Amino acid sequence: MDLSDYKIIREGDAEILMHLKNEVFFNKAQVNNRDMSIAVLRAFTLKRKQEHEAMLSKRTKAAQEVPESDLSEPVMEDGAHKSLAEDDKSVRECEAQEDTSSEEPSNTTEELVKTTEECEAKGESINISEGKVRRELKPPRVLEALSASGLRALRYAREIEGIGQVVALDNDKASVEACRRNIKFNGSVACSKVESHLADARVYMLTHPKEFDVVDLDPYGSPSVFLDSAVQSVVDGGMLMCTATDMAVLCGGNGEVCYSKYGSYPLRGKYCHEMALRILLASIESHANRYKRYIVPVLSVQMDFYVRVFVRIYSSASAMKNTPLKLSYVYQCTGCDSFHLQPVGRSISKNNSVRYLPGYGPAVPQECNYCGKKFNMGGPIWSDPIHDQDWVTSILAGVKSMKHSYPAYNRISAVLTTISEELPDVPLFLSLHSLGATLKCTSPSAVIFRSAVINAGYRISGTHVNPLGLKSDAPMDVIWDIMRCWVKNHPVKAQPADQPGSVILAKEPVLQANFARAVSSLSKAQAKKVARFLPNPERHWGPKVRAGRQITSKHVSLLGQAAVNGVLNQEENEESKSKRQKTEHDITT
Ligand SMILES: C[S@@+](CC[C@H](N)C(=O)[O-])C[C@H]1O[C@@H](n2cnc3c(N)ncnc32)[C@H](O)[C@@H]1O
Ligand SMILES: [Zn+2]
Repeated sequence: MDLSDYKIIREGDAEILMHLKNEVFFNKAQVNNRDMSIAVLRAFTLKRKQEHEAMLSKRTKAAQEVPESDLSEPVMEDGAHKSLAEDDKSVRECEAQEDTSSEEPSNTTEELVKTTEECEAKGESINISEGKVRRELKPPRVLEALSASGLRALRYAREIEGIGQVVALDNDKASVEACRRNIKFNGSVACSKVESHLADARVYMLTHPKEFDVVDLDPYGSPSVFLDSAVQSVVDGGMLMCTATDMAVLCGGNGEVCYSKYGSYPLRGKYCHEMALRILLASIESHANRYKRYIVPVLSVQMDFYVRVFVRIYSSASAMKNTPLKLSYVYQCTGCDSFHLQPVGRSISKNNSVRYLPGYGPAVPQECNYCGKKFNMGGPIWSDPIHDQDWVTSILAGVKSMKHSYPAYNRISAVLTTISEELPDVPLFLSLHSLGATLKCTSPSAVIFRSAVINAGYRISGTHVNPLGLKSDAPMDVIWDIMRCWVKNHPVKAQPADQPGSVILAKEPVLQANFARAVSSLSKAQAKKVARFLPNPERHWGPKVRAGRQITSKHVSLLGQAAVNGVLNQEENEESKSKRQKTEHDITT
């Protein structure tokens, strides 16, 4: 190996050797993605420990209160997600044997061997001393299913305290060779924790069911072909982290392609990036449901040129029945962009029993109440919260406390700050620009508009996916009345009577909007002038093509012109040296 053929790339605590011919995928811009994932993983390892300790103390209490024979059933409050592997029979057997209130060393050798094997299979080791059994949580095992150079796996191993084994897969020989070289290059911690395999990630995940505490999917383009096996490879209470860079597909550029990959129709609204997150979540949930599993989103981020979701996965045939309640179709008016959600399902509770029924519909008439135009119907999307705000708070606090260990600190702390202020229970958002464009008026400033919504008794917040987006629980009736009142003070030029804006303005407002500045019209971060949105650090901060491949018109149509501009421009410089060959290739990151 001739070191002069390589360049050393450092990110966080890891260094990789990049061959000058760049045969293996590496994209510097994904540092935000890797930093965010490290922040979530740090929070996950802490949370996992806390949950385990809480479970042990609950079990100990229960053991003191009830006879040992009753311990074979889990003690669980209704509706609570069972913590790691808590509902697993073999673990309950371990726990029953762990009875700390019993002074009798009751385990036979044969029983202990069986218990050890069962607990180990669930990520727990048991410590046997003086005949007593004490379960200990094993460090979390991570699967980086699509690892390329191994940079991400190496960073996880080197930077996350308490992390266990990290398995890095790739189906490309050159990538696996590079990964193995990089493991050695990163020293003893990396060598003891990271292992690299040449494998098709789908086969590997299918043959390792419920084995990994964390599964990370970071594919070229769409993760759709990996989802079915990934949801099966995560332990109960474990986490799936998943990137999708096929934004043109998820945002409605090719609705039918999105439907074939994810099972949902996208809409081309201003909220399309949030819709992309919600389509991805709905798709993961659908794959999980096939195996009596369901997801709980922890954090869902749209950054740079991709979306990335962090969800926990649990097994429960009964909790899974709630899935249709967490999904909705979206009706978006073709004239005025008003949108309405229609849940896929509903439930009714009677005498301690719950019945599940189809959602009531249609949620909208044939023609829009405001402008008279027809609706497009998109979805189904995930319409439950896309983040857990307690997690977001602790991830952000963790990031701030280790500022210097995140190369992308400014960016990820800004994104997390904005997410921490999002209304958690309001799917999608309005755009002031699009309201103004419909009415052909100058838009009110965000502060004035936010004040009018707050003064009308509703909540409003920003969104991390769009600096001009506003989330509100105010119905569209109220939103249009506020805009009608605004136009009374800021008149517009006469427009043809059949234009959506003219139809909306022809009606008198029912609500008299109050534009007086409301105290909470600025978010806390805005008031404190904390950065919420940052520009890209350099030009060409975008997706990259598959290692060794060239950009084609197919990439442009799937990723969008803007998304591939950086790569095209770079290539065009090289083109002056040698004519670029045009070949058809797969869609890439
Ligand atoms: C975008 S790159 C991964 C980048 C990496 N996670 C990082 O942070 O730098 C995607 C990788 O997935 C690999 N890949 C594609 N299909 C695969 C499959 N079916 N099984 C395993 N690896 C696969 C490719 O060879 C490529 O190296
Ligand atoms: Zn309309």
